[in-house]
Amino acid sequence: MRMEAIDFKKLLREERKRNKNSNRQNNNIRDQEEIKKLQKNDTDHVDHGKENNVNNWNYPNNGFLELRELRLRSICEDPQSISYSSTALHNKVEAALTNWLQNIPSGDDGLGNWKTMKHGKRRVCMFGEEEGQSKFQHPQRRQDEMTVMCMLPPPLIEIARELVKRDVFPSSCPPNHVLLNEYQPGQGILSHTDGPIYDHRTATLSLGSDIVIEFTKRLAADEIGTVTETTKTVLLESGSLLVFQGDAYLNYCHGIPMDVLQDITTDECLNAPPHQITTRGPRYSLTFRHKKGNSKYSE
Ligand SMILES: O=C(O)CCC(=O)C(=O)O
Ligand SMILES: [Fe+2]
Repeated sequence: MRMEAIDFKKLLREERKRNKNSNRQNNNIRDQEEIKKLQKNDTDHVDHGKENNVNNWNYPNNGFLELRELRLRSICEDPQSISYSSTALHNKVEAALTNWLQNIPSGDDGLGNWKTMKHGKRRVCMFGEEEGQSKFQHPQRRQDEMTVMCMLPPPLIEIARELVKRDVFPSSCPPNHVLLNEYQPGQGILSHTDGPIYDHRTATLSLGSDIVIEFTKRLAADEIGTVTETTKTVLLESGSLLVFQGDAYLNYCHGIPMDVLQDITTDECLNAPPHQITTRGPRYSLTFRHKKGNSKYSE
């Protein structure tokens, strides 16, 4: 029988090749594990960032924020109780607030994070939603995470206090809920009422671009089709405060037209002459309300 000669060199080469492949495979596995670890750390990092971003209010005076002298003036007889101040925010407060708003992280529930609305595409973020608490009472949720979601964060609590100090809200019903809206040019909000879950008073600060808001009288069922809706408009300037309550809150809808890149004031405008043209840019609104049943400042 003829024995085949063993090619040791070939065996050695194959052995080396196998080792190399196996090393490569092990390295690949290690790489994957490392990446996973990094991703986990990254996610942790982002999560911490979420909390830090919202609480990150680098404002002098220990964060204390002051509104300007309000000079809120009533701008309408019918509906009564729409008041407006064009200069509620100091420029430096407006800049610091804009920076704070821009650093709020995106999220999917809008509770302490920016959620994109399906229809209007604008982004919204809420603070002071106590329903959110049940979600954060989950044992795995940390106390500080609950805190971020359930209390008003630093700049908003300062504004809420200022609004009470300036008699915009009574101290018995201070603002304990804030809805933030972020609009890109062309985005708006459908005509709506703010509803019965809040006290009948709304205070909205505007930042960024000017925009026109419309107030339209709500019609009774038998008036629909027979009575023309009355619309009044208000030019919301950057740094302004709009307050409406009572009749304007209960009996009028308010909204900002969508798909509009330029607002032109008309005779119906309560605080600016007609034919004033404003080109829309990015805008933020901060709407303060007292949600019935919420604790005072949610403190
Ligand atoms: O952006 C605005 O000025 C209005 C916001 C508003 O009506 C709301 O959030 O309910
Ligand atoms: Fe509203």
